[in-house]
Order: sequence, then structure tokens, then C-alpha cells
Amino acid sequence: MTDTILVVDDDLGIQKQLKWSFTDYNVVFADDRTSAIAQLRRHEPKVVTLDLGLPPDPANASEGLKTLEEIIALAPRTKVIVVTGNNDKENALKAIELGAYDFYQKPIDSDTIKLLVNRAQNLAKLEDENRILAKTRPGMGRIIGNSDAIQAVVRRAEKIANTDISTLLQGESGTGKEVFARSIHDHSPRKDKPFVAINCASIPENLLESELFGYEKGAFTGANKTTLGKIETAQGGTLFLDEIGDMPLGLQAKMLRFLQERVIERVGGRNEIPVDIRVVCATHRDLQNMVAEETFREDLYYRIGEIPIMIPPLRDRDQDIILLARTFLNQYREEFNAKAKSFSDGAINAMLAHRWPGNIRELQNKLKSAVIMAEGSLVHAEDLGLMEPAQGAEPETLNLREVREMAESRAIRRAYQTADKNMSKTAELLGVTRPTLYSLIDKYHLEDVKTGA
Ligand SMILES: Nc1ncnc2c1ncn2[C@@H]1O[C@H](COP(=O)(O)OP(=O)(O)OP(=O)(O)O)[C@@H](O)[C@H]1O
Repeated sequence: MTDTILVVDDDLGIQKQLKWSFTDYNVVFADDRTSAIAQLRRHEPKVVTLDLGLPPDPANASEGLKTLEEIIALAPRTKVIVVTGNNDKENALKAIELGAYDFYQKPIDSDTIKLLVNRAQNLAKLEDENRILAKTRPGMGRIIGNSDAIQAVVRRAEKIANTDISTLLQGESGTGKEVFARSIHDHSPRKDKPFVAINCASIPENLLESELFGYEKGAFTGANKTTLGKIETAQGGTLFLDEIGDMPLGLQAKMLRFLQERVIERVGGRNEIPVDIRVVCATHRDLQNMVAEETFREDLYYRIGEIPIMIPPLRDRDQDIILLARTFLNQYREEFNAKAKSFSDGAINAMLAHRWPGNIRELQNKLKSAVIMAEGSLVHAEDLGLMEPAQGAEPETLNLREVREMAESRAIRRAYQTADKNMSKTAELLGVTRPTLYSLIDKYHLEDVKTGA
């Protein structure tokens, strides 16, 4: 079904121009506030372009801003792109403050406004899909993301949630391993029992055993009373062992015994205590490699990872980056009572081009400080600290060839995302042929683009 967009403009010439620009859409028009609202109610478009200079006061933005307010009040999720007079930045920013998605200054250039509208339409669709997913999947609802990469993982996690199969969540730091572990628990028959998490890397080796298995009174100096370990506390529920790769070898043997026999002995105790828990483990390390190097027990490796789940890094989740960024922006705006409401184009491009070595946690941190630092209603790339080469993945260089290569790779990635991963469209946006695009992808080793990630 063709998507509908609403163009609010009283200039017939511009109406015509836009009709020809948006051949992929069903374009409906309105030329004043009343007809705009009527069209909005009738067609429920996801995207509206709104000229701020509307009758009866076309020389002024007041009627346009009023129309914007009514649209947002009636359908707050609509992406409104306001069109302002040349150099009318003040009203453009006012519009953003009122909840417009973006602004565009006249004169209208068909290609640019087409890009803006396509992007707004894609985002609105993503947000809709995510809302539907969140409703239909109560357990996995906390996982934000529509990319194929993350949805494949969600489906895998849903399938195993109902079972007691032990799962090993693998992925870079900050990719959401703990979020997945919790979601698996929330989606399982054990959901009303405890979810207990322990990070094997953050507890000193000599304390980890008693943290996990508990201890009897008098087991060691300072053991004044019998204390339950995390395993027993999770009785009936789920135990999440984060950074399992950091568990010392000695303790690995004890852990394996527990997983095989489902009984534990507290430190200093003699009784075998039966425990019924589900175990979910996670690591950012390459456990297979550790097994080869004999720093991780092979038998334990197979025991904890009956079904492994690989959580993709944020850079492989295409538009999810923007979806997550908007979610965090709204969250922090409320938390810090800040002004920032939306992102500048530069910020969006910078976020799509960044490699996010710290994944979602890094995105959260960058957004938190950007929301606090941003001076107006727009968050810019500089607020996110993404323009500083020292913070980015790319080293500062003055070598022209390297600069050119970096700029080209970035442009290819950006075009690829903007074109919704469609190679013909990507080539078109870049102004090259498809064969040239493919050879550039090879030349710059853009594996994510090559594999369609
Ligand atoms: N898909 C997601 N949607 C929303 N928030 C997410 C998502 N994935 C992760 N987060 C948030 O990102 C942060 C990092 O996630 P989490 O702690 O689960 O990562 P991790 O892989 O366990 O990291 P580490 O290995 O460093 O412990 C958390 O604040 C979490 O709430």
C-alpha cells in the first residue's frame, strides 16, 4: 500500500513541484489550517510537510505554528517537517521546540526534501513497528530494536525462554547481554521467582566462591553467621553469571559439578543442598579460544552454552542506533528537564558513521552528556563528542589519501543506511554505478555493507 503524506502549502506552484517529487507516495494537500486538520483526520499521514507562512497571515509564521501545535496535539507521533522562509531560523527552532520533527528552508530542492521525507517516513514506521512488538512481546518488550540483526536474536531468545536449556550470551561489552538475560527470565515459567545476577569479573577471586555458594558459620575468619550464596538465593528462578570467562579455573570445576548434579555445598558445609535454578551465562571473551588455551574448561563450556546466542554490536543494527538514541534523548530530557528535543542532520549522520566500540552503554553516556550540554532544542554532533577525532574510531590524519578514504567510507555507509540497504539506491545517492559501488565496498573493506548487515 502506498504511504500517504500531507503537504500543507498555499502556493500551487510548490504543491505541484512536491507532487512530482513524491512519486512514491500518495500526496494529499491542504492550503490552510482548517483543511490541514481535516486532511490529517481523514488520511492519518505519518509525515506532514508544513509551510509556516499560511493564510490569513502568509507573511508571518503564526498561523503555521498554530497549525503545527494542533497537528501535534491531535497526532503526536506525526513527523512534521516545517518549511520556512529563507533565513528564518528563529521560527524553525520555535517549530522544533513545539515538536516538529525537522525543518527545511526555502527555496525547495526536490532531492533534499525527498530525502528528509523518506527518512521521516522510515523512522515513523520503525517506531510503529517497535510499539507493536513491545505490545505483543511483554517479556522481550524492553529490548528496543527492529533491525533484522536484533530481531533474529530476539526470536532465538524467545524460543529458548520457555525451556531450561542453558544459554551463553556472547557479545561485546554494552550490547545488552544482561537485558537479554532478564528478558529470557521474564519470558520463562520462572518469571515470578528471583532473577539473581552476579558479575564474576568484579568480585575478587577469593570471595567469588562464597558469594556463589554461600558459607556456614565459622567457615573462615569473619564468617559470623551462615549466609546463603547467590545460587541458593536464586532458588526456583534464574541465575545470571556475567563475565563467566573471568571465573578462576578452580571454581569452574565446582561450578561444573553443580550444573551436572544440581546440588551445592556451602563453603565450610557438609550437606548437599538441592537447587533448582536456570543458569544463563554471558561473556565478552572468546571462550572457544580460552578453551584452546586451556584457561577455560571445555566441559564447562559445553555445559553452559547448550544454545549460544550472539548479540550483535550496535554498529551492525543500522537504524536501531537512531531509534535507541531517540528513546534515550526523551528519557534524559525528562530526567534533566533539558531543552534538547531532536537531532540535527549532522548528529544523525555522525551517529550512523560512528563505530560504537562501547555499544549501547556508550550511546547512553554520550546522549546523557549531550542532552545536558546542548544549548538549544537540537542535539548536534559536537554535543555528542563525535566530531573529535580523538574520541572517534578514526585517528587524526593529514594525509590526503587517508582523509579521502575515510570520507568516502563514511559517505557509503551513510548512503547505504539512507537507502534502506538498497544497493541501487545507494549507488544512485552516491552518484556512482553499482559496479563502482561494489568495488569501493571491497576497497574499503566495508564488511557490514557487503554482508547486508
Ligand atoms: N536493546 C536495548 N534496548 C534498550 N536498552 C538497551 C538495549 N540493550 C541494552 N540496553 C541498555 O544498555 C545498557 C547496557 O546493557 P547491558 O548491561 O545489558 O550490556 P552488557 O552486554 O551486559 O554489558 P557488559 O558486558 O559491559 O556488562 C543498559 O543500560 C541497558 O539497559
